[in-house]
Amino acid sequence: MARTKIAVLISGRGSNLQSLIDAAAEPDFPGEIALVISNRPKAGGLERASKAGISVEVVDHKSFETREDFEAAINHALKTAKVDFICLAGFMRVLTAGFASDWRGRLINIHPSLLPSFEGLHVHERMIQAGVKIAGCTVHFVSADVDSGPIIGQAAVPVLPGDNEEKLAARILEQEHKLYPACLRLLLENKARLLGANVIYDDTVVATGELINPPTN
Ligand SMILES: Nc1nc2c(c(=O)[nH]1)N[C@@H](CN(C=O)c1ccc(C(=O)N[C@@H](CCC(=O)O)C(=O)O)cc1)CN2
Ligand SMILES: NCC(=O)N[C@@H]1O[C@H](COP(=O)([O-])[O-])[C@@H](O)[C@H]1O
Repeated sequence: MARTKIAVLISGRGSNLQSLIDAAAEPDFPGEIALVISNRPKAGGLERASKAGISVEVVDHKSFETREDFEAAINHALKTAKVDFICLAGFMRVLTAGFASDWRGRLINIHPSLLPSFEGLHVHERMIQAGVKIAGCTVHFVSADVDSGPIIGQAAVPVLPGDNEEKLAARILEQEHKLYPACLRLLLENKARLLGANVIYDDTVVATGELINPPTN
């Protein structure tokens, strides 16, 4: 069966990209990473993709007058690579409602908090300042409103005494690297899917408890 062609959009070092690359290398993974796009020419994740033999494109948002023109260039690269599904992985540009609508149900993101808490940026710093005791990460569908799309999976992480934002970010990142591939696999295997504003799951998923902190293999 043909594997789903996936594009991963990045802006930085690409550790979540690397976890997706590693997952897609598993023989039974239902998708292949066909393209990595970065809006920043010096993103470290571009090197990770190249080392894995994955096509890369830089679509620098600063080269475009409008978000729509920027996204048209992204869509051109996606169409050329015959991409069916998009994973945002540290991609730091807000996408327009039009793009989110065009890719509805095929566009997901990972965020380093338990949404809907701590939407937006500077998340780790804000969680430390707020004194939260449980943090975590969320994989969600991307909608027009940032960090507000239907939630696919989450993983909880303790905030420990003496934590600073770097220590907390590292602990959450460990779970991100497990959660993102697990959620992507559920979607590509059609064990989880978007239905209206909700994510519904196969009975097998509910039975095995994959919904909460999906398998950490
Ligand atoms: N329409 C949507 N776009 C994006 C979503 C989303 O859910 N809906 N998720 C974000 C990822 N993200 C947080 O998880 C996020 C990334 C960037 C920003 C932001 O304010 N970006 C600024 C520029 C910042 C920079 O270049 O350093 C901007 O775009 O003007 C907010 C949230 C990805 N997009
Ligand atoms: N609002 C989006 C956001 O904050 N995303 C976060 O950026 C980091 C990217 O790291 P990576 O480049 O090593 O994957 C990750 O922690 C991801 O959750």
